Amino acid sequence: MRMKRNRSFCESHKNNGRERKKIRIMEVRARAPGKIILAGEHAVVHGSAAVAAAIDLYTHSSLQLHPAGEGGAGEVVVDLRDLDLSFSWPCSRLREALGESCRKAELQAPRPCSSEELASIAKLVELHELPEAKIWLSAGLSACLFLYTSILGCRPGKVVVTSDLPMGAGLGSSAAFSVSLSGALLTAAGAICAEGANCGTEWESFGKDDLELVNLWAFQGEKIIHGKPSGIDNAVSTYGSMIKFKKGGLTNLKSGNPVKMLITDTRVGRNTKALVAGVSERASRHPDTMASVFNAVNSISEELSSIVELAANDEIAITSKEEKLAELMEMNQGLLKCMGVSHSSIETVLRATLKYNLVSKLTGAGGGGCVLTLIPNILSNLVLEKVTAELELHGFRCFKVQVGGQGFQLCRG
Ligand SMILES: Nc1ncnc2c1ncn2[C@@H]1O[C@H](COP(=O)(O)OP(=O)(O)O)[C@@H](O)[C@H]1O
Ligand SMILES: C[C@@](O)(CCOP(=O)(O)O)CC(=O)O
Ligand SMILES: [Mg+2]
Repeated sequence: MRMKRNRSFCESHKNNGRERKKIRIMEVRARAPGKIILAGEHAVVHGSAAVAAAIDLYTHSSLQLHPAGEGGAGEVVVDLRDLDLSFSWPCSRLREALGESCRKAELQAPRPCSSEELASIAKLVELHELPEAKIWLSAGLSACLFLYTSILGCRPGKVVVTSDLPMGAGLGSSAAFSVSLSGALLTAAGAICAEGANCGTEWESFGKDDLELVNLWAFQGEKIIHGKPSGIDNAVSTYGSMIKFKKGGLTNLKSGNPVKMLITDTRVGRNTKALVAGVSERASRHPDTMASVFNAVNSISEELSSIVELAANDEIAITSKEEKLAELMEMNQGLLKCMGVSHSSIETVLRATLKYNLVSKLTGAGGGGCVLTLIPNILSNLVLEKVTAELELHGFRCFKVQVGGQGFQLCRG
């Protein structure tokens, strides 16, 4: 059971080491990273272990609270900067549509969005008549409205979101969005507090209890976007680093010498919710067979995580670690194909990289989106450039990322 805390949007800090002075923070900027899944996607939804790591591509959510106007006036504005889209809802309209559920929730006990509430939120989103080509945004906006009204109630404010992550490509943009937003809202509500002392420009981290609360709220957001998420994406985006995740339990993996991965975005759009549902349907058509597939994936993730830890403790050589990881990734890709989530664009990446003896697997929900290629330590830059050039000739986009970095952080201004 989490301890109840009663912090306000005012943050206290040390003054001359003695006095404590209250400062009112009017704006918070939060960031949460995207992720790669090294092993275990989809199977993790069905109880298998999976291994994921944060990457240095972030979603930023800034939040400004506005003074409540007379008679509850004012509006909630959501500004999606990269997409050049802005949405707003008068607070009175939110209150009218959401009624009871627009009341500030019990912050320490995140609650799921009921189906009635989700229907009301969907109607509020529909007021903006998103064009068919952008309809995929409605899930993100619904999650945003749910988190905002549950954490802050119907008080006026403005959320500005920007992201380095491609959306719907398997790098966990939905989780980074839910985590950064939940963290900014919870800070504004006074439910969590960054560990740094001063207002300034530094990114500050949070303690374990605060991160746990951010993670729980973000999971509720992910449920709106994904339908049936395992929780791995919001967990790795919240806590950062490299983790093994199984049935909600999380082990932090020490990874001394971080693995190097090339990410290729096939630019084939897809939707995690539909792919997760597709795997579940296949599992209900072939329960025993799919249980064996999930079980095999579980073993792959377990073995992969122990190799990462052995390498961190210098108990196996780096080349041996890379050979083992490559083989496990190759097997995992085969099983993902069995689940029906590979795609011709993914197979093209696998073939192109194999020509250079490099092993790849899809990451995230598959069906297009991103592919990981393990880059051995000894691979020359020249070869890496050649592979990248070849992949780009297919129209794919390649990027190199740092693996295993920071999770959710905040900057107060
Ligand atoms: N910055 C963002 N702003 C609004 N919605 C977002 C943002 N990032 C993600 N989303 C929501 O998440 C969805 C993509 O999530 P998903 O299909 O799980 O793929 P992934 O998490 O791999 O990027 C988008 O369609 C959108 O609804
Ligand atoms: C397919 C899955 O394992 C990962 C989905 O990741 P993404 O949304 O495609 O980045 C689903 C989940 O674990 O919730
Ligand atoms: Mg997602």
